Amino acid sequence: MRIVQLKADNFRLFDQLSLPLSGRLNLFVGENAAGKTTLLEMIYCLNRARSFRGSVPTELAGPARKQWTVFAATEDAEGVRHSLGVQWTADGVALRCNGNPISSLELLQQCPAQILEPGMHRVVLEGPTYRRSFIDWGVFHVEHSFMFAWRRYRRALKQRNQLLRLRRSEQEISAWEPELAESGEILDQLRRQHLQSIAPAVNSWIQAFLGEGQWTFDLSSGWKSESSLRNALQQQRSRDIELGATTVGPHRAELKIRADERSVRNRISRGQQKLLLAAMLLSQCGEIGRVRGAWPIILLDDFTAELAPRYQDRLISALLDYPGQSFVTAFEPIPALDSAGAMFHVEHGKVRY
Ligand SMILES: Nc1ncnc2c1ncn2[C@@H]1O[C@H](COP(=O)(O)OP(=O)(O)OP(=O)(O)O)[C@@H](O)[C@H]1O
Repeated sequence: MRIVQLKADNFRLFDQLSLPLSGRLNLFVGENAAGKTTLLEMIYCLNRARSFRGSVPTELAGPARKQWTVFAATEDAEGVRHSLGVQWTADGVALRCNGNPISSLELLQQCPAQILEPGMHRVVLEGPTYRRSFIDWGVFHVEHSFMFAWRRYRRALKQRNQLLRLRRSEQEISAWEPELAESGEILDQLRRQHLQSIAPAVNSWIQAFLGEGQWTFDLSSGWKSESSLRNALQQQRSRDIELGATTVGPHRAELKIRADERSVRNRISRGQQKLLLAAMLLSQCGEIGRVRGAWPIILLDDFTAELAPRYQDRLISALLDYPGQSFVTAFEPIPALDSAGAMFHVEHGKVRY
């Protein structure tokens, strides 16, 4: 799915916006606080119905505080036109596709988008939650059954945790374990399949960007690999009762990223982190495109930050080769894009093109 026209009304510093877009690479150029990131935020909103900056919907409203709207005319792989709209009012956030109300899950599937922005360094530096959700984004778009397994798992986990906190009988607690184990094993399997499918591409992107080292990506399931999840839950039950929480399962999975057999956390530079994330993102998008026939939108905020010119060139040439649509922000025009993409000048909530 590509966005051919982006419209917004009272979204942060943009009063009214109507922008025709390129189906390939779009570059937003402007000074600090011009509104470049806000444009990426609009596109992200059309997929997730929220901002990636952690803002609540009220904070996204411009001076006319009562509402904001983002709207996109899109085109699917067959060239069929659709419309997507996200609107916030005092009644909440309303989502529409072709004029009809849709759920947030349906919106998520309509126009997949993923962002690479400065805050994403936490995927490498911080706890496993960020790596899990980064990977799960790809798994979800490749294999839609992931969401159903995830819902089953979350429900069973919630129930078991509640019983653990209330220190109910082992019989009651164990009643949720078959469901937890079955859905948990499915999640683990789908994550593993996805990682296995993208591993060659991740490594070849890393080599293309960084040109050095042996990188490995190992998923630890969240329970001991020699045991089934059902057995692990049973074995951990007394400890879980003591702690009041389920301590094994895919919600405790960890993706370990190593370069030359050592953990990359706190060991690779900011530029290397950015290129590592770009390699993972491009590989996931490639896999989604291959399986689904629809290439996710890539959003890349503050493109030049932390990258020396030759690394910028490598990343930009990867985006130029990307068959899907991408959006990049930068302070300056990028000469390599002159003939290949569309450039937009952003100035205090206005866009020139
Ligand atoms: N709800 C809002 N209403 C009006 N203006 C807002 C709102 N939220 C943020 N802004 C303004 O938007 C501007 C920031 O926009 P944005 O973050 O998109 O800029 P940017 O071009 O990405 O900047 P930088 O390159 O410095 O990251 C700030 O001037 C801020 O005051």
